[in-house]
Amino acid sequence: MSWTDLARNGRILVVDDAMENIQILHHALRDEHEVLFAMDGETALQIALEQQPDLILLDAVMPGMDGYAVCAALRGSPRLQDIPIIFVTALIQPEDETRALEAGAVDFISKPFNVAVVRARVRSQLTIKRQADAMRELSMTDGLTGVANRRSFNDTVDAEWRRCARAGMALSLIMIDIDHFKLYNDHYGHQAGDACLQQVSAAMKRCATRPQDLLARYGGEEFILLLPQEALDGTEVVAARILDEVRKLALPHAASPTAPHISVSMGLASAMPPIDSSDPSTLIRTADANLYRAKQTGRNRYCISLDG
Ligand SMILES: Nc1nc2c(ncn2[C@@H]2O[C@H](COP(=O)(O)OP(=O)(O)OP(=O)(O)O)[C@@H](O)[C@H]2O)c(=O)[nH]1
Repeated sequence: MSWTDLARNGRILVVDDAMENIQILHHALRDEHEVLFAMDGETALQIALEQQPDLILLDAVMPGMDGYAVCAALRGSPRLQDIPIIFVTALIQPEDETRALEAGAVDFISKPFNVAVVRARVRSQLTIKRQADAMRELSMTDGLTGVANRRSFNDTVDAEWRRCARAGMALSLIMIDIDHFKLYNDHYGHQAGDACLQQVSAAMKRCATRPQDLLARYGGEEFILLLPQEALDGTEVVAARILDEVRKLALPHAASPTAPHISVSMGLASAMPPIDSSDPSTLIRTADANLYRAKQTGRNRYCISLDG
């Protein structure tokens, strides 16, 4: 089994202050999983942040930061809170088990280990995690185009707004609307309209490829592109690229009074930087107003303005 396959079967972080326990668990799990380990709580949190394991096997009793404290720290971190934790401990009183579950663990394994039980419990928690990940992904994605949906955009724009405000970095938006899309549907049919939305969204996605960039379907034929850490000049570059990429798709639109091919209109808005006490709604309204101006002044273009 290759390293990539192992990761696909789940990356597990084993946290225990006794090397002997780490070795037993490593031996039990290494054929099916990628196994990482840490011998104290602080290192465990660091590795969890860097490596994003799919599951953590956590010793309850450790010197310094114990398992319960690690569990609380994991549950309090937005980036780590969805990682399932199985407590592994020699403590066998029911109140120990209750305490672990109340701290946020999903399961509890007693020492000494029964290797078959460890494997089975790990497998079952990984399956639940995978299903939860798939559901989360699905609930954040637009079914037709595969780009983020409006809910995902709303969550992300709020978080990015605060992040950019704290860091004193710009944040920009491009609101994008396909020109005369009603006429396109009327002329070519709804199925062709759906295929057009897929091709145009894929083309736009190619125009903004930084990890923090987010293209979302905002409404029927309306999209929004979030560009954190991007000022107005960079946003204009992206908008020009979108005009070009959509033009290069050369999707015939015989009914369009604007161009013989599918085109888009865009409204740009930048906060340089956002103000923490405020929220992104004004910026979204500004981008929308600029999109309206782009429509009014001939379509197949973008309009700009600044906003705080
Ligand atoms: N095929 C398809 N059409 C959709 C979808 N969602 C919205 N639409 C259509 O998009 C069209 C949007 O029309 P309008 O809002 O009038 O805008 P427009 O025709 O693009 O005109 P302008 O924006 O002024 O250029 C409507 O006909 C909707 O039915 C979809 O998922 N698939």
